[in-house]
Amino acid sequence: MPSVTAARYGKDNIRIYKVVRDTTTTPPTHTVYEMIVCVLLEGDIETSYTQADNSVVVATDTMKQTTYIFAKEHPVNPPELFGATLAQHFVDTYKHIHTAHVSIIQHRWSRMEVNGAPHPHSFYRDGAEKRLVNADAIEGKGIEIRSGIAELLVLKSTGSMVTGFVRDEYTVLPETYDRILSTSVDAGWKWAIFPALTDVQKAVDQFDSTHSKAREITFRLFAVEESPSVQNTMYKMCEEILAAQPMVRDVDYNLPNKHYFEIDLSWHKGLKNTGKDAEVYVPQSDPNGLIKVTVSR
Ligand SMILES: O=c1[nH]c(=O)c2[nH]c(=O)[nH]c2[nH]1
Repeated sequence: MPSVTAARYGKDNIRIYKVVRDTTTTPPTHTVYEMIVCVLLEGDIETSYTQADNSVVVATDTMKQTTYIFAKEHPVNPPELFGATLAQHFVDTYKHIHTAHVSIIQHRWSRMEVNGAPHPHSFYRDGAEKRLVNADAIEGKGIEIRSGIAELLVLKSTGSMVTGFVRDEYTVLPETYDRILSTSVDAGWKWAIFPALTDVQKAVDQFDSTHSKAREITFRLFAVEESPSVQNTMYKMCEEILAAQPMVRDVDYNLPNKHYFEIDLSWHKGLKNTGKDAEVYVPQSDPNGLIKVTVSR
């Protein structure tokens, strides 16, 4: 007799925009947030699959409406607090729901500088970079939060090498002492479990500052390190984030190595374009290296 061994369901791609108006300034200063929310619930819901028993189904439309109402009635920033508040609501409200997973992708609307001053209500999309949050409310355990950064595209035109790797009859890559290093940063930091929503509320000041710090560490080590490998540079980033935020237990990075190949142009009038003369390169869309790590305290 087959049985349901894992099930969760909910609403994905709930798009929300919220404006916060500070009317103490003239004109009022607006701050805007845009995010995509996913809500997935787990619990005693097997019979909805096996017996068409919808009495255990909280409609996915209800999850969406709840998300809108919570966005109206609560701050949406930091997303860690919003996600935890929403996730805890589902576990508290529906007795048969034991875990709620809320994930949030926050887009960047950065304030425009106009005539040398920050504009009160005009913004620009500052790159593809996203701020991520996964908040899981787990009955009897607490709230687990992973915060992160995704799609932060970076490149350095020198200060990176790769040497000393295994050489055998399958190896063609030369020892490389100066190369282009480019990656799309996908990084995350898991917080020590919060026993209750009140503990997330107490930590509210930590979330934005840790996000900024993780970004600053990523930029600084990427730029300043004479990188001997993606592996070593990402490990140092993890170490620094763990040192900077005692409430973080694990840090992970997932870095594609986006290759830029030299091209030999000597066939054209002996043009020198390799080694120290390389100026024109060919960006590779695929394949790419893919280097992952999780570093725990
Ligand atoms: O930083 C790197 N790590 C690798 O594991 C690797 N492998 C490779 O071909 N180039 C690189 N670069």
